[in-house]
Amino acid sequence: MNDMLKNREPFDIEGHADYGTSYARPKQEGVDTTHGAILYLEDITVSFDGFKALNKLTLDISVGELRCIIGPNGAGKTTMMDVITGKTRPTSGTAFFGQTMDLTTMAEYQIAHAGIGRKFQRPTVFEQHTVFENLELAMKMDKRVKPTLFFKLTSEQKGRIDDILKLVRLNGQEHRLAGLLSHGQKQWLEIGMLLMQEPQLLLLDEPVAGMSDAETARTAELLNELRGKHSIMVVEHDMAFVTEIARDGKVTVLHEGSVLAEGGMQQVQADERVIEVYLGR
Ligand SMILES: Nc1ncnc2c1ncn2[C@@H]1O[C@H](COP(=O)(O)OP(=O)(O)OP(=O)(O)O)[C@@H](O)[C@H]1O
Repeated sequence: MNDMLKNREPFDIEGHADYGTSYARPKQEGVDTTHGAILYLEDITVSFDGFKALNKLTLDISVGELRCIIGPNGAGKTTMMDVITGKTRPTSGTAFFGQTMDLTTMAEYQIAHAGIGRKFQRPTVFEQHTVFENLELAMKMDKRVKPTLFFKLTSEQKGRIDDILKLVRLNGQEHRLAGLLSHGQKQWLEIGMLLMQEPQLLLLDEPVAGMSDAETARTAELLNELRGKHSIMVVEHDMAFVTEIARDGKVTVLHEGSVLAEGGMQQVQADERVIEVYLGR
């Protein structure tokens, strides 16, 4: 991917112009998941000047599922997340959040508000604020919490922050400036900020890129703790990590904008077509 495309990610910490995209403003009610799925993509095509970044992509995610998406560079993984979050409009196809929300007709902020939280590859935390303040700010961005000039946390809200601090392995670090955290810790903080807003669907783009082995292992633990409590889609290149978090769940392999294979990790790893395109044999 060229640099211009890589720069699609928002990482302007001071400006935070991309709030609506990187942080969900969820609403617990409203997502109709009566048929068990939280996300349906059907025949999604995205053409860029005739080039199909997505080509009739069909995929669905069940409520509470942790789905890993793998695929070689340029397979369409980022474009797929862009379609889900309203950043890119598909040329054709349907994308539904639950039974009733047509994502192709919703603005990015509406999708975020409806409960789809996205974490981009680079951490976008408020570096000049403490870890605790970052989580507090994330809570204030939640539309359900009425923002006032004299906003004061209730003990319940403090308790929620404490729970998230423990979950993302940052308890004891709450008074540190976020800018002083390691890369891995910043990633965890950002996941914590998303969780503060209780998204219905969490999209994580290469969460362990640039992490140390120890940080990667802890991130796998963290995602395994989130399993079942949230619906999560993880795009990742690190196969050891994917094996660790996929467990008995499904892994989807994208190639040239379509699903090439789907199934358990062992099954897709043994698939000749996957070996050919993904491992470059
Ligand atoms: N805005 C755009 N204009 C033109 N082509 C694009 C645009 N965005 C993506 N593409 C192309 O679409 C294809 C899919 O890109 P995408 O970034 O979705 O792949 P990816 O699977 O996320 O790759 P990587 O693993 O390298 O991040 C690539 O060939 C890319 O160059």
